[in-house]
Amino acid sequence: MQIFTSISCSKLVLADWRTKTCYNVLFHPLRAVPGPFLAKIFPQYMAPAMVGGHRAQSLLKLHDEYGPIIRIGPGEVSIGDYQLYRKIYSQNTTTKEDSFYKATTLLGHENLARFRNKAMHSARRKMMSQPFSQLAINENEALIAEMSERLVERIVTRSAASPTRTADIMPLCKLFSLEVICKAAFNKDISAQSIENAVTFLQAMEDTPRVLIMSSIFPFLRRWKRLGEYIPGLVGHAFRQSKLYEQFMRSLFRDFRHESKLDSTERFMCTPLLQSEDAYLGRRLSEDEAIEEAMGLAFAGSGTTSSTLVYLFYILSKPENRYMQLKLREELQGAGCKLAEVKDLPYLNAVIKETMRLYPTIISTLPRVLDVPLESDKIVVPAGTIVGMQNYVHHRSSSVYAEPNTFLPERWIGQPPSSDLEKAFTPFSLGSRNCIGQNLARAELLLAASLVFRQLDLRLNEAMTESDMDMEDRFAVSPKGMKLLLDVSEL
Ligand code: HEM
Repeated sequence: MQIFTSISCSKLVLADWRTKTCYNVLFHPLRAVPGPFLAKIFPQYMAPAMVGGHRAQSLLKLHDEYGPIIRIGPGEVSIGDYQLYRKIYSQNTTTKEDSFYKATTLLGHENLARFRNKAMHSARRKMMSQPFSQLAINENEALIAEMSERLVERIVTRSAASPTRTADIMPLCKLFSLEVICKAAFNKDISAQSIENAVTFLQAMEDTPRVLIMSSIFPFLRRWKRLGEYIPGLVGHAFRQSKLYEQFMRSLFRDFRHESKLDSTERFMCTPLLQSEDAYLGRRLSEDEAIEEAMGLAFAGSGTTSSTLVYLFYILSKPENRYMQLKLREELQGAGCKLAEVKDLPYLNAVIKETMRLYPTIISTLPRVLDVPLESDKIVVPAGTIVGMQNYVHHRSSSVYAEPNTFLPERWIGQPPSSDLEKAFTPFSLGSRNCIGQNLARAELLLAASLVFRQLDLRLNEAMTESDMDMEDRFAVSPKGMKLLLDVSEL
């Protein structure tokens, strides 16, 4: 009897699957959108590429094969045409896709990057925006300059300890951006106690996303987080690291609250989290809500800038790009060291832009749900569809960038903002959900890169291979080899 029931159930499931498949292939509103056949049937079509860390690269290949608008799941479409970027990332056209951004919350509260409710997002963004303004970043110039000097000193010290004067620059870049964000957000020198303290913090922060991924696969872990800490092995380790990260952030926040009473300036990112009223909520944030925001800022603000710096140092240290490093140094030697003196240097800006074009730190899809239909040529993508674009794809479009896979800073020189090159360049995204930290990020890149190349000559160590620097798509980019060995000479 039991066997017959199981057989009947299996038959029903199969029949249901067949009906769904038939609908998805023949009758679904996206049936006319080109794409691989299996993507019409399986929602997990892109999952193997995602797990393998090459989702963006796979999407580029699919766009090359099927065109600018492609179906990559029964209800999901990928867009590769930069001209649609502004429309897709406008608040009038789309809303953030829930299941993806849910993973960015650590304490179960909303944060700036996660909000789906547009009025709530707009109120929080307004409340938080002052310390991200160019004016506030200018006031924080000294702290970014100080951390840049530390970066140079550390590169020198590390390389001096090696017989070949070789240093792994990657952990030093990570430390640099962590120190900047901790100082700019909490007015705290995270390395003052000891470098080990900062490294422990960094490691805890880097391990935390694993918990977010596991909690999105097994949602019960989100509710019983403490349970995860007792699981043995790597899984439990990730949970313990996430707890440590939370403890670090709570202690940074409480110290800041204690000390901010003595400081009435509004240049630290945590000041509005403590003092301002969220107009949507009609009140200040609770401690946990504020810490949720602060944790999001530390995440968003550290790995992003450091991976951009890593790729910038890498690409200019390659033997074939030697002339670029020399050209940049020559430009820097003719200029002062202040932010105002380097911010408009043409070659420095061209190098930074070309690094962000070829190695965009947010390499992956920013998923949205269409609130209204999207019309383009002969294709209408209906409301409710998940759509997304990825910098990796349109930044490598051969119709916009000649020799798209080659690092050519010169391509940016003299380009007006209205040029296709500039319009297709979206490392910080566009619209009301663009990067709130871009002024800080630019200041970090300008000051750190200019100081390093003014004082140090960098050459790629011969132990480094091309594949060490292959970009893994983990939403943010991550070099596969997890190291950048450079031979360093002081100038
Ligand atoms: C090179 C460095 C950086 C790049 C390329 C970058 C890129 C981006 C991109 C593409 C987004 C949109 C994400 C989405 O729609 O899901 C974003 C959002 C965001 N970024 Fe950055 N970012 C950088 C540095 C920073 C820094 C230094 C901070 C500062 C703390 C920061 C804080 C944020 C926040 C809070 C959001 C969410 C904004 C919102 O939804 O209103 N980022 N960033």
